[in-house]
Amino acid sequence: MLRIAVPNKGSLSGPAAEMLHEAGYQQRRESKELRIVDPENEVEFFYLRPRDIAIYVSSGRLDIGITGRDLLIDSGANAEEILPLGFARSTFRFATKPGTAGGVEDLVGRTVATSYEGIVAKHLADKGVDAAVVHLDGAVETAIELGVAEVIADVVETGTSLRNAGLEVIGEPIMKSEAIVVRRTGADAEEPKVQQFLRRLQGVLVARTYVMMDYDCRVEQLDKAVALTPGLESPTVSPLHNEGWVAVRAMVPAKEAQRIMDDLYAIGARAILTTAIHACRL
Ligand SMILES: Nc1ncnc2c1ncn2[C@@H]1O[C@H](COP(=O)(O)OP(=O)(O)OP(=O)(O)O)[C@@H](O)[C@H]1O
Ligand SMILES: O=P(O)(O)OC[C@H]1O[C@H](OP(=O)(O)OP(=O)(O)O)[C@H](O)[C@@H]1O
Ligand SMILES: [Mg+2]
Repeated sequence: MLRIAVPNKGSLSGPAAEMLHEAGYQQRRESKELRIVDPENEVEFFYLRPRDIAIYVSSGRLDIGITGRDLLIDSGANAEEILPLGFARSTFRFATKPGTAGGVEDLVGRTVATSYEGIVAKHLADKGVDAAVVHLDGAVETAIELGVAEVIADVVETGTSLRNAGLEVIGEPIMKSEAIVVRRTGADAEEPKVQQFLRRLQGVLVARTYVMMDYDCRVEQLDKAVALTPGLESPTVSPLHNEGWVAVRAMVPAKEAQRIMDDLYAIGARAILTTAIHACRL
């Protein structure tokens, strides 16, 4: 049975459960459940604190886990990213009161408050900046107002939390993060159960980002049409009863679907349809 760690709280928890559900796995019915078995899929899910997931996986007790890239790096655990999942996207940045500092080089001798000491200490060391780091569990934006630190380093998504605290980012982003699948560094990459799990999640990612497009076009326009809809491998082209016409079917990125439909129409394609993809194996 494959043993998988899933975030039990916070920003990662809801979207991770939703993705697993879309991939056909059973998920817990209430938020107090700590583990469930999905016998049909031969998987056991453990609901753990997101910060602890890379540590469990590195110990070898659990096969894989879903966590944030920033949490993996911060933990220093012996685990590696095997698949980015496209949700809980954020950047990790320094911020201060306006006018306090221009970049990381100005942080010498200052105190930085953060929940991600591992990332911050390493970044400061890489830049050769000697600054103190104080650990706080959360709501670090308030640390400056209350005199615990002059600088913070935290997750930034929309920037609303920083703005509300009267802070502004300084320097370049320290890192970009999103939800990821992790496993123990160097674990068997070909393990069939792990591969099947990854294929299911990849199927969800594709179903979320692509739509199926069907249209009819004249044979003379086929090359131009196929250039607009190359598909993942190559489009399916079938003859129509009306001579001189073909039906074309290809997957296209959902974000570009409307523009592609306009372009196909402009070269004479007709009966252009898009449909959602519910599940997929590439
Ligand atoms: N506002 C946000 N937008 C996108 N991703 C976020 C946001 N806040 C945290 N994350 C991401 O979620 C992960 C942190 O999860 P975690 O559950 O520890 O913190 P949280 O979502 O801040 O929850 P809490 O602080 O309530 O425990 C990190 O990968 C982080 O990048
Ligand atoms: O840029 P924004 O869209 O405002 O998002 C970033 C904020 O979201 C998270 O906080 P959370 O609500 O999880 O509280 P926490 O600080 O206690 O972790 C993070 O720690 C930032 O404070
Ligand atoms: Mg938080």
